[in-house]
Amino acid sequence: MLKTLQDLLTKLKQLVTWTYLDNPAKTMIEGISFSSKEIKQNFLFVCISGYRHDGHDYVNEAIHNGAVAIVAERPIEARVPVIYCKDTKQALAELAHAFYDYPSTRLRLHGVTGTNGKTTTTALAHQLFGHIGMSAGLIGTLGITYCGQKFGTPNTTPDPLTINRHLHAMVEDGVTDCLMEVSSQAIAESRIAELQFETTSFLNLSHDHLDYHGTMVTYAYTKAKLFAQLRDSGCGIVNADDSHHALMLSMAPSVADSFLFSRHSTTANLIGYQKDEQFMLQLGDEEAQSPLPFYEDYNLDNTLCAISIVLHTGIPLAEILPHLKKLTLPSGRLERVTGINQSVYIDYGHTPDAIKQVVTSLTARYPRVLVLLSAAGERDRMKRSNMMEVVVASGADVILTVHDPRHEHPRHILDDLAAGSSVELVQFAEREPAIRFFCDQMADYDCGVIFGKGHDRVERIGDEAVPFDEPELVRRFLQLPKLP
Ligand SMILES: CC(=O)N[C@H]1[C@@H](OP(=O)(O)OP(=O)(O)OC[C@H]2O[C@@H](n3ccc(=O)[nH]c3=O)[C@H](O)[C@@H]2O)O[C@H](CO)[C@@H](O)[C@@H]1O[C@H](C)C(=O)N[C@@H](C)C(=O)N[C@H](CCC(=O)O)C(=O)O
Ligand SMILES: Nc1ncnc2c1ncn2[C@@H]1O[C@H](COP(=O)(O)OP(=O)(O)OP(=O)(O)O)[C@@H](O)[C@H]1O
Repeated sequence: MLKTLQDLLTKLKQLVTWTYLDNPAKTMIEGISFSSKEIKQNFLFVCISGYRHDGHDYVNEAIHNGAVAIVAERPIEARVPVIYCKDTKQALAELAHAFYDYPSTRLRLHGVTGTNGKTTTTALAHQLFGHIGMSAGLIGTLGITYCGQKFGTPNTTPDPLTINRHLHAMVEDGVTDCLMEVSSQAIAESRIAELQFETTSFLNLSHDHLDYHGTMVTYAYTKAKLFAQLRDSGCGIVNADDSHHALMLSMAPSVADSFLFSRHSTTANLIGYQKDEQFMLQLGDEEAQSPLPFYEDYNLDNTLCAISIVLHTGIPLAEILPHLKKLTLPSGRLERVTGINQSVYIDYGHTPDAIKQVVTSLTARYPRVLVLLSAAGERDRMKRSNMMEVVVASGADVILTVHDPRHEHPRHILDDLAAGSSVELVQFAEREPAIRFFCDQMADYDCGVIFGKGHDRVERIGDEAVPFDEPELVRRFLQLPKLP
């Protein structure tokens, strides 16, 4: 990509002032970065003030590496032009969208938000598009996927340069639809600013990330802002069974369409529920049924949302129907450990509602369920005791441990979890011995579930990321003789 500095500056909506500009119409910008380490010759450096560092402190390094202009939000000394904006995170999103030729306007972008189920829903919609023969892309926790290529990302919703670079490549490769997980942090940090969505979907809202958003009201309002980025011709898709759905739709442009899916409401546009191992569907006057893709009600919510997204692109329900039975859950989402006789599941549940949904569905299917419950270090403390409470309420037996303690003391995490129970519990400050003990107990249970890590294959301890293969550990420990 190549743009003149002038081209890009005219796209900045919150431009305040600049120091001097040396013929911006002739200054060619070959790339943009917010990391001084990644700046190359003829790049534009955008200073972002982060949690650990402040990009404004790295301007000299950026210039040394080839930056020909700087975008900043506080006064800096530099021997290249400095462009001042009110908010450099917003500016970064504006620049990224313009630099990559507004790629969100050149395909159908489908944003999915909600406390739980984003990865699952986007993966299910991606599978449906694939089965139908359409070329779709996917951006989310499990990485970026399109046209047989896969790229890793550190975030659920990446930074705006990464998003727009891949959307541009998708357009070039003929991708028509892109599914994108949208986290509330990404909305708050303007990572998705400027993107135009063909559909925005809302799954549910429950306790999470209150360390970041402070209150549930702010958390809900932040998520709802996604709906303000719908195209006029777009559609806001919401789960009518979650009371926050009206807030989401209230933020959509008045000319945009709305579409409600539900397992309970009789007035929703798409209704789906399970009956005798069948998935019963009703779309207006049209009734249909398919073998049940999943037993869990929450996964039927995710499926209904995925169907709603595909329906919006003009694909009829009859064309979607034969593919529902082929759907599979993404890695680490109620994933049954293979190669063993016992029913042991690995699940990424890390919110009270996710854990409640999973444990409720397992206790309904299996008489004796054993839960290995854990919480991560340096993440929302307030939810830990609630996570414990929902397991206690389910009647399942529970062992406690931690995952990804980072710099937090495991004792601290365990105490927070244990506060949700009135009885003494078996607790392990390290995860591997906890899994060993859990496996030793499995002979007395019909089913076991290990919460926390899901697809993740590293443990974050201090500043280290240590390889950690949970399914492999389960297989190994279940084959060993029981500990004395
Ligand atoms: C807490 C948080 O949001 N951190 C994000 C943030 O990192 P940071 O604030 O630590 O960045 P920093 O290291 O302080 O650096 C600040 C600036 O200085 C620059 N810098 C720094 C050093 C240097 O030598 N030169 C230089 O230019 C950096 O490039 C950066 O622009 O900016 C990074 C780049 O965009 C993000 O990758 C990173 O997300 C981390 C990985 C993260 O985990 N974020 C969480 C909160 C998050 O976003 N989670 C949601 C999912 C939630 C869910 O669904 O459950 C998500 O969307 O992933
Ligand atoms: N619709 C749902 N409602 C409640 N819980 C759900 C739902 N879908 C999935 N879950 C639970 O949440 C866990 C994470 O699912 P998923 O990765 O799809 O959600 P997510 O919103 O992408 O989470 P994250 O943003 O943290 O990656 C699952 O392993 C399951 O425990």
